[in-house]
Amino acid sequence: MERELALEIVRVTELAALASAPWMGRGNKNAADDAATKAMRAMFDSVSIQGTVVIGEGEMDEAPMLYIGEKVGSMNGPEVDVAVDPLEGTEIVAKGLNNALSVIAIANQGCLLHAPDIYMEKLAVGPSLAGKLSIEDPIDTTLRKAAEHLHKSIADLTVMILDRDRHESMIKQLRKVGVRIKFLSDGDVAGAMAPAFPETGIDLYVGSGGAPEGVLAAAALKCLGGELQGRLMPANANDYQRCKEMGMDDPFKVLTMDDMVGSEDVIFAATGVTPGEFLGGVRYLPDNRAETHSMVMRAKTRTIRYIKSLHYLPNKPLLAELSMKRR
Ligand SMILES: O=P(O)(O)OC[C@H]1O[C@](O)(COP(=O)(O)O)[C@@H](O)[C@@H]1O
Repeated sequence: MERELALEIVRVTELAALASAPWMGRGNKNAADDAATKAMRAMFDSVSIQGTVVIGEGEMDEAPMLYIGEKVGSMNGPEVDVAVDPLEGTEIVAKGLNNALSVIAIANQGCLLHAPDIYMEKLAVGPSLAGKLSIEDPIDTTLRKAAEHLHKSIADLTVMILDRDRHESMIKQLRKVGVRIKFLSDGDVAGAMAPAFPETGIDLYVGSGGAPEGVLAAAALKCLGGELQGRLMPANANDYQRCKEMGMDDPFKVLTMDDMVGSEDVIFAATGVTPGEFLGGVRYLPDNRAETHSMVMRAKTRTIRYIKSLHYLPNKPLLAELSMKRR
């Protein structure tokens, strides 16, 4: 893929973030998601790819756009797999909380795992722990190994996990071992990426979240030099069958980075919708301007670009059509 594609992709996440941000704190997650999805879909038409959505808004019969299998792009560029989450953290935006992102990952055709929309158990780390831990170890062993590699005491480790009842037993174990826990309300793409940014103070991300979000986070961590190990959690025979139909011989197998993102030729872009651990959110400024904070990275070079853009809103008519007017 041409490196210029990285900048084309970030324009798409920017517009999706700008479309959903007016819904921040208005208690309407579907409207926020809908605006982001429509903006992202419309912007894709100008991106020079022949893309196929492999992670998107749902199956063709569930989602009107950005559904799995949909073709996106201007159809005059490389054939690529596209993973999107136009608004990762719909509830976050509805409630006006932190860590909502608009995200896209693109890789050569056939290189992104087609993950069903079920839970995935995750263990994510930054570059200093990449390759050093195993999701198959008991959590206390993992934490002990992490502390050793980071030359920290266990009490100084900070672990991030989604605040969910299903994590009760894991949280008890974390408390017993004595680490700090930083709870996440939603948005585990940002959560899994956080350990790759030393300024977050987060050493590990653990627990279960969406499988599609796992693949998006794996793409980001490939660019960041971190690691995500995953294990799908089919809850019943139907889930198990869906995994099989998506080409997984053993749906319970540990998924490595290469299983989820089978190429170094991957681009990841994210724009903050609300403020987060490593990206600012959309900010409205005087004179009809809005500021966005994005990052775009390629695994090949591992360059991380932060892009702060000042948008002049009257020149973005699509936004006026898609989102409610600011009051
Ligand atoms: O809320 P659950 O069922 O625990 O699911 C966790 C998943 O939901 C999210 O927190 C938010 O997902 P949405 O943006 O689709 O609302 C994901 O980041 C995470 O993977």
